[in-house]
This record gives sequence, C-alpha cells and structure tokens, in this order.
Amino acid sequence: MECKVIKIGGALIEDGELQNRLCRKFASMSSPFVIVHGGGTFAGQLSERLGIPRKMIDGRRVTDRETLEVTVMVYSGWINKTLVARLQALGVNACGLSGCDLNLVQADRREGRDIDWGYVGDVRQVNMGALELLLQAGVIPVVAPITHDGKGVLLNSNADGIAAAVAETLGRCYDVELIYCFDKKGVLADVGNEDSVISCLTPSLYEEYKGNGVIHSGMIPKLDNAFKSVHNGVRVVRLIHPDDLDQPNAGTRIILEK
Ligand SMILES: Nc1ncnc2c1ncn2[C@@H]1O[C@H](COP(=O)(O)OP(=O)(O)O)[C@@H](O)[C@H]1O
Ligand SMILES: CC(=O)N[C@@H](CCC(=O)OP(=O)(O)O)C(=O)O
Repeated sequence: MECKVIKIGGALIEDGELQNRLCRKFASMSSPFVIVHGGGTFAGQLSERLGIPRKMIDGRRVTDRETLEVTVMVYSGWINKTLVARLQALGVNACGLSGCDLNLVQADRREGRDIDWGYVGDVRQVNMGALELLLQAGVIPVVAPITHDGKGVLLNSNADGIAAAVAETLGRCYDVELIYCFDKKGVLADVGNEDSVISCLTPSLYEEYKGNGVIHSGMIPKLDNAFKSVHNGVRVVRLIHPDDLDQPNAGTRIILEK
C-alpha cells in the first residue's frame, strides 16, 4: 500500500495563502499520508522578540532551556494546531502530535565534542505501531519536530531528519514516497534561477554541487537526509514546491548511482 510522508518547512509556514493552497491539495489526496512540519523561521523571530539569542550551527538550532520553551510552544503549539485546524476545516481528519505523544519519536540528546547543543535530539526510533494505528483509523498524523528522550525530557529535533526517520520506518510496511516541500521549485543549479531545477540528483552530482557552493546552507541537511532515506529503502524521495505537489515529475528526484 502507498503512503506519502510530506515535510513542509519554515518559509511555507510563514505564508498563510500558500499554506491554504497546500492544505487544499492535502484534502484532495487519495492515499494515506503523514505530514511533518518545521517552523524554524517563526521560532527564530519569536526568540528575537523575546530577547533570547539565536544560534544556528550546521542548520541546527543550539537549544538552551529558554529556546526549548520557545520551540515547544511554537512547533507543538501555534504551528501544529494552526495546521490541524486548517486541515479539519477542509474535512481532513488530522491529529497533531509531538514525538512524546504515543511515544512517536524518541531521540538521543546530541553530544558535541566542542559544542554544547543543549536540548537538541537526534532521532533514535519512530513508533511504527502508533503510526499504523492512526493511518488505519483514517487519521492523518501531523508531526511537530519536538521529540523526547524517554526519560521525561523534551528535545528539539531537525524536522527534515524526523521526516526521513518516519519515511524509513513506514517503509517497512508501506510503499513510501518522501516529499520535501520547500520554497523553491527543486534543487537548483543556480539558486537565483527557478528554471534551473536539477531533475535527478545522484550522490556524485551532489558532491560536485556542494563542493562548488551551488548547494549550501539548509539544503545540505535536507539532502543528507534525502540520500540516507533512499539508501534505507524509501522508494521515492523528491524535493518540490508545494504548488507542484500533485505533479508526479516535478522538482528534483533523488537517485542512487546506477
Ligand atoms: N542549490 C540550491 N537549490 C535550492 N535551494 C538552495 C540551494 N542551495 C541552498 N538553497 C537554500 O536552501 C533553502 C531551503 O532550505 P531550508 O531553508 O532549510 O528549508 P526549510 O525551512 O523548508 O526546511 C532554500 O530556500 C535556498 O535558500
Ligand atoms: C534542532 C533543530 O534545528 N530543530 C529545528 C526544528 C524546526 C525545523 O527543522 O524547521 P524548518 O524545517 O522550518 O527548518 C529548529 O529549531 O530550527
């Protein structure tokens, strides 16, 4: 049976009109799906408004106690519930969850040799039984990037990594397509030119584009996760603009070397 895992990131969450169009596309989808969302841009803006310093390293947010409070409130609260409400308004029976709900995503606190990451979690395991329970009941899980360590501590995890781990876990029982929706039409050969979408990205092409700086910043953790998922058995991984969600050949498809 087919199942899609769709990750939506920060820039999309900022744009209410785009989010409405995206939710309408979700409402017209026939196969089961799981939504994983981020919201890093909004969390950063709120931290700034509250006077809490913002620190990102390699696309990950260094998460001290105050930042954890902000991220839990923003991701599991405002963003998650707004998305669920919009989906419910369109007749999609969505249920918003963090990693601690139904023990959905456990993570290990990230240890850095020189960096104190604070409450950042790297995904350890995803609860397949919980996802199956929801999907079989016709419920659409909407997953926020807040995880837990299994000992009562909440952690902040990168949403791209959660989407990959959810897709890989579902891949044991479903024919999974992992879709990273973001603000460009795909991975671009020239970031300033939306017509330069790279339709198929192989590991060697990725290394080349990373090496010459064509692929940079937030795209690197996204693609590292995308390649890992293909390697771990996810059938299709694509990076697309949300307006192209129903176009099977749009955007960039991740493929392994032949
Ligand atoms: N070659 C590339 N093609 C497209 N986007 C790129 C590329 N290299 C870097 N980027 C940047 O990566 C961003 C997407 O990553 P990120 O902001 O982390 O997304 P999200 O918040 O949706 O997870 C794009 O908005 C773009 O600025
Ligand atoms: C540890 C870590 O970096 N967590 C991310 C979680 C949100 C996220 O991934 O949001 P986007 O998908 O919008 O980037 C963060 O706080 O930014």
